[in-house]
Amino acid sequence: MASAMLGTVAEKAKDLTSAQSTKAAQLAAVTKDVHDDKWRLTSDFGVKQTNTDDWLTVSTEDQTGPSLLEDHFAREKIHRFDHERIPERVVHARGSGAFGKFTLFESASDVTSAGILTDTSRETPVFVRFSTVLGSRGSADTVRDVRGFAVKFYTEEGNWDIVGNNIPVFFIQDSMKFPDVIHAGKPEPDCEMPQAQSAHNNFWDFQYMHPEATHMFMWAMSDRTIPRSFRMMQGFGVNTYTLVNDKGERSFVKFHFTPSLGVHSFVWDEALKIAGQDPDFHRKDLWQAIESGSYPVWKFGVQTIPESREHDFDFDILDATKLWPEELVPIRYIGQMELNKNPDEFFTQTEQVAFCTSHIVPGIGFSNDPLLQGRNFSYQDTQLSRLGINWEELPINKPVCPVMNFNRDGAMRHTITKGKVNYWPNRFHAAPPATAQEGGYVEFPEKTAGIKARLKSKKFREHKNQAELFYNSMSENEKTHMMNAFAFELDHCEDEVVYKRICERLAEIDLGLAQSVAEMVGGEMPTEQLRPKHNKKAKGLSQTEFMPETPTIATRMVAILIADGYDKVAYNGIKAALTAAGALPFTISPRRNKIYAEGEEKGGSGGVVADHHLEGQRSTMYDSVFVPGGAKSIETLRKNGRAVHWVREAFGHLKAIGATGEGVTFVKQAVDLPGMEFSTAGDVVESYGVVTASQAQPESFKEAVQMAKGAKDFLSAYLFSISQHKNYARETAGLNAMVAY
Ligand code: HEM
Repeated sequence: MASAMLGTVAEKAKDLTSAQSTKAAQLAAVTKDVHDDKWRLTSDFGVKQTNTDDWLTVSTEDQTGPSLLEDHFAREKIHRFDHERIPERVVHARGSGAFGKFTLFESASDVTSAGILTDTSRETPVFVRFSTVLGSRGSADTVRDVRGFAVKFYTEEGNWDIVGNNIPVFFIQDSMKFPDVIHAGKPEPDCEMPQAQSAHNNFWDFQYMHPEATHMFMWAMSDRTIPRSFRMMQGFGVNTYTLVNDKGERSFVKFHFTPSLGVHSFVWDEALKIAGQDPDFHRKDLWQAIESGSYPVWKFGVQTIPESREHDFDFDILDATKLWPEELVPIRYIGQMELNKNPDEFFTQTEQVAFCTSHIVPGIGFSNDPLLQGRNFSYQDTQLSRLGINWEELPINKPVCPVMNFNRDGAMRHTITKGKVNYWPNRFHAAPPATAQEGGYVEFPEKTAGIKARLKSKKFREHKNQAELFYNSMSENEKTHMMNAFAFELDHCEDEVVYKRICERLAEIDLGLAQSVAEMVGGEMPTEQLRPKHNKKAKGLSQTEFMPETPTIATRMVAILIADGYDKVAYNGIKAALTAAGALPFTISPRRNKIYAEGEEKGGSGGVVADHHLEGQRSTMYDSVFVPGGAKSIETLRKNGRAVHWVREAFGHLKAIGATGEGVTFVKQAVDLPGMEFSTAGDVVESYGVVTASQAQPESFKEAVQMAKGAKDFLSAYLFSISQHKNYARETAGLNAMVAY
């Protein structure tokens, strides 16, 4: 076991590039492997221990006497355990991290002098942490919430952190409101309920009382807040930063990460169920993808606006509740990020990693975005209570470039700095500041004037235009999901004032939406559009625009339902085809034991061992379900309500379903709805993402996989359906609403 694990570590190391190795070597210097045979248990002060099970007592064979305080080994063990916990993050407490690399394929030297954004020969190691916002460390992954997308770039000029989210805008314009928005979203103060949910009175009360949140709460009620995977989310820096080039010219900038696997979400029922069935779903998904070598990749892009055009827009470009529509400011993709190594230890890496928006490198600067300015204070500050003053010496946070200064001492200082002086200027000229030519950071000489006041520019006072822009840009299915999300959330608000007011606010955005929500949650029905609509749309807001460039089923999990007597040809054929296309097939049967194919003798040498039994896992854990034929297998499955439910639930969750041979009759029986069509003879029928072939032959599974829309052969049609992630036409036709799941 141990040597197998060490093998994996060695294999993983192979994938690291030389740039990543710099950080890896730094970490290796402080890493010990518990599986090394040389180890014997020792105390913290290094003395080998003979017993770590029994506290020293004054006892005889017949009488157990008192425990002795003198047992330092026992006291040390308990004492260390008592102090294992550190405060969890005040927000974004639940998260998962991974190592990777950033590469640049186009220099952005026209806008910045930053090495990481201009030197295309470089590879920069990164550590990324994805998170939910509201829940505590032990809460579920698939709750409805914004996801954090924090990237630490270990650049040659120091650490650069983009502490972003999977949504490009935020609830507030001014960081001073952050404690309020978070208090309102976190469990209510008297009862500490609900956990990791925005579906409660206080959250929605604040959303109404604070109109600048309108745009963000529209995003929060969209599919963005129930992502299928961290690997299938966009990342946004959200705040407006600046870039400065060699000529000293400044641009405003927003940062984007776009996943190569497309942007995909669960449907709400699925997310709700997984929160109970597998609270670690996203963590596991990321971990397993990296372990299996399917490294997630994001394109990295920038939107830039030259300083001279700062005031050319009808919104303030420093306002974090606004995005920069791509029609006005196109995204320029210049690099990519790949995650290719899981952490070795959760606590010392994923838990102790600490991001700061204030971590920038030469060529990158801040803007006067008032949310960013406050964040720049908050992150540094919060690390002190979470990790202590020397947190930047922790291996995961340590830059790969040299660090030298006269910041000294403090709890848990590790570095030993030799020398006679600890101040500057000093008579030895020891450790002088760097010049600009030596790479020293030089602040941009921004000209600024104004009056001291608690004030922002007047464009900050408009809050609804982009909320409507976002809603208008959704597909009809996405609009339906938003309506349902509001209806769910407001149903959990018992205070009538709260849900009535939100329906009123929605009537400022879209009367139809407001009315549909009001009809579901009760209260007065809004009768007029409370703000004139502009009816504009923008590109890049609907998730439907982010399908992978070529259809792919890589890393998709497919359940194959079989019982004794299954059709071996179809089973082996589909398994091979899925594996060849990079998907992960799993065999699900009534028992996790050997299952025998048609013609195989029970207890004989044949048979396959199922990965899970029907009660151990649910359809929610898979992207698709396939049912091969085999008369006896189907007869068994047909009598099993759970097996029928697997198909109905996958259908309800808009997943691709495939069936061949007798499997077709089983699927037909489960979801025989008006308008659904199934194969009856030698034909392949695709109907709302359900692909059936009654008379599948061995060659049905041998054809080259094209994954094409309207394909006539079984494999191409079925694999294409999986690649589409969800069949929204099924929802439009109202079919999923007709099955019980
Ligand atoms: C643009 C809006 C914001 C975004 C995109 C954002 C994003 C994030 C992310 C991704 C994390 C988790 C970092 C990690 O994985 O360790 C985080 C944590 C945190 N954020 Fe924000 N945040 C925003 C606004 C704010 C504001 C306005 C404040 C305070 C004024 C704030 C304070 C914090 C704090 C204190 C933490 C915990 C940090 C830690 O303990 O390591 N955030 N934020």
